[in-house]
Amino acid sequence: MPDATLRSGLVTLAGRPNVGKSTLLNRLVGQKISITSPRAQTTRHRLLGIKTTEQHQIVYVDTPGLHTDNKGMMNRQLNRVANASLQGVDCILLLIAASGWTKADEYPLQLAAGQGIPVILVINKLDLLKDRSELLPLMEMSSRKAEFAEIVPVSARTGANADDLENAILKRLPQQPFLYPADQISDRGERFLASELIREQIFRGFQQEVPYATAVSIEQFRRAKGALHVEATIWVEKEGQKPILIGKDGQRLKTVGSRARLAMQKLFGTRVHLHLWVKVREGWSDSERSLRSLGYSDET
Ligand SMILES: Nc1nc2c(ncn2[C@@H]2O[C@H](COP(=O)(O)OP(=O)(O)OP(=O)(O)O)[C@@H](O)[C@H]2O)c(=O)[nH]1
Repeated sequence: MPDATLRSGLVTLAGRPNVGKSTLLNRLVGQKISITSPRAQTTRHRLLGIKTTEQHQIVYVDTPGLHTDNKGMMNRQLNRVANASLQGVDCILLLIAASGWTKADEYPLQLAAGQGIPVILVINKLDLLKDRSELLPLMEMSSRKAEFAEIVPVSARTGANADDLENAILKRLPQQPFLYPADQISDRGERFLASELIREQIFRGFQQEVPYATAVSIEQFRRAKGALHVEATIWVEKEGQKPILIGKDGQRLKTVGSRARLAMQKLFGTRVHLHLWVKVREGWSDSERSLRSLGYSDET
């Protein structure tokens, strides 16, 4: 007989680019699953982060930031993924920053509020608010914008109020058996997570267009002699981006590699050997075939 005391469900994190969705997902799950960077649109995939306790299982859905710029096949694809992730879930977390509503928050609000699903407004980056007295007027003003199930201020970075948020979410989960095995923390395999950790370092380490012109594919991923051996290709769009990524005497690529390697060791709990190559695939972000082969088109 199914256990009637169990609750589980799907919870989508939605919001404009850079508002802190991936940081919050990692905080709520208690593990680094989704990569983060100070740059908008770091997240390109739909990704599940699963938090299981004895009685509850919350399946968080991280999505690319919703934005109104629909130019370019990559942008359209990111919006499609984010859009589809708002449907058929039990609860939506709509994130804004504590600095207040911006124009870029309106589109995600419109989409989230139009689903007929409870929306919890999460006011993130509370730690950046110098004057806490600004919070109450922001919450009042927000409550007039839409019918939110709850409004919860948090800091994804410090973890402040993360427990309150979890409690607000738990109230909205249906009574049903767990959706995933209790020990599973993501729907993505280790190869995918490895490629994301490399992409994260590129987003953190490079300026301007280079991160957006980059994709990563894993060529080899095997365990041998007590270590994990990973070989990966970093794809760029133009010949001229290659030397930028590699740097003088290969120094910049080395930095990407050693930081990604350390992050992998932490995530996988084992020694990692990482080899990186940089190759050119012209116009990959605007070619449907290339997007598909790099894993960007199969997840809506
Ligand atoms: N100070 C502060 N910074 C935060 C907080 N949450 C996230 N950030 C920072 O905001 C930036 C963006 O965070 P992400 O989690 O990558 O944002 P995202 O919404 O997933 O971004 P996209 O990939 O564009 O969708 C990073 O530099 C984070 O460290 C917070 O609570 N406080």
